[in-house]
Amino acid sequence: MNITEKILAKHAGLDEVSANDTVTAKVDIAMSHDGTTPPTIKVFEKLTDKVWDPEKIVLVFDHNIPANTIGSANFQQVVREFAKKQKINNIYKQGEGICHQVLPEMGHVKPSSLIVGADSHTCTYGAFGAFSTGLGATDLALVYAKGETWLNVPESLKINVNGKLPEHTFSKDVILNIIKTLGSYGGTYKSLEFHGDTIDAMSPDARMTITNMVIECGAKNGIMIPNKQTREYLAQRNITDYEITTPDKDAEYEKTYDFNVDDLQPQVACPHNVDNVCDVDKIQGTTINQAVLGSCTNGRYEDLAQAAEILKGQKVHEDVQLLVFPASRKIYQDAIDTGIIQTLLESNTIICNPGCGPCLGAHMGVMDDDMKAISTTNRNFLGRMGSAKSYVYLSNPQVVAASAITGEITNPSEI
Ligand SMILES: CC(C)[C@H](C(=O)O)[C@@H](O)C(=O)O
Ligand code: SF4
Repeated sequence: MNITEKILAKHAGLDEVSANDTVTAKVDIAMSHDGTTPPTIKVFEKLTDKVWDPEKIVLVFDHNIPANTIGSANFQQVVREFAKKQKINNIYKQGEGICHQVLPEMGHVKPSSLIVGADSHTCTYGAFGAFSTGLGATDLALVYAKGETWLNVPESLKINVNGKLPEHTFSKDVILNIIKTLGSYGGTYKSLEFHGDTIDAMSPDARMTITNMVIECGAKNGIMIPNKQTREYLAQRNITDYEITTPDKDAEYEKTYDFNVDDLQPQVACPHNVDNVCDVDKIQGTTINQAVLGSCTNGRYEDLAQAAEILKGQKVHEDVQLLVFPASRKIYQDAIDTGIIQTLLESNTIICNPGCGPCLGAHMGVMDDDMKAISTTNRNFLGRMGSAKSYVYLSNPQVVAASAITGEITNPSEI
């Protein structure tokens, strides 16, 4: 069995499973946020009046925090009342950050565990060797009631990534290049199992950027064997009691892909699809008027540090607004402590509170017709950040920082 098959077999109480089997699996952690908890509650209340285990449910306010409409304020009230009634103590409702950052940061993510969440980027926790995937609110309601869910065991693709990333090129470029190769639908309902020395050398921050985006080629989950840095991250959160799942020598994969990153250039996903990817030099010179640094993809400490390296002593172009929203309060605090926030402020950056911010076009940076953004987020779909006549280009934190300075898409090596 490969890693995903082993974890699913264990949670289904079976000795062995193979791709395309349907199993009922026990869930270790279930998550929903301010946008998806209210519809989950609606279905849940038709089923039962008591959650299966309040300690295993995590609720996060991140999509519209602070509330931007009366409707989202109402949603948050509904979630607060539900948490009180169900005695759910793991509720992060005061701007702690984006769910996919808060869960690992607060110690809810363990290797080899099974995590589901009513958000498509729940796949992020695969960076820690967990099987994690997004569910719709209806399926999640059943998990809240019973603590289990059904899953088809996905086919697995083995993704080997080897080589040393050149300067100004990061894990975001690795995953954009993988999505370019597989295509937006190329991973549909598959498990992406990552191996190789590039992945082994990556920090948890960098690894999370990769597993976060596997859904952008349709994958069910992405998974990595926890490396030394990841195990240290877990130990800092007192997580030491876990198993590490590795694949059998004769594990089955539908296909194997080999990537070498020695010559990889910063990548840009052009409107309006995440697989519409080219080297930054090909699109260099495109005028932008918004730059976004943040999200569950690239709003982590390392991302802010990489951007600050480029922005130090520079000013954001007068026709651009650079919006920075750290992925969590802890990251925000760390970036204050090390002077990164000061550097960003001196460059005329707008620092927003931790949360999803403009990533999905709900608030704090909604775009009008013809506006163009370069962003570290994960989706550039038509209308994603506002008007259906606006444009979103996705890239790494240094391309975003460099472009914010020049007002056009720029290779950071030119700053
Ligand atoms: C609002 C939520 C359901 C959605 C998701 O599931 O991904 C959002 O987080 C997104 O990034 O589009
Ligand atoms: S930061 Fe963006 S992609 Fe991530 S959960 Fe929030 S809205 Fe979704």
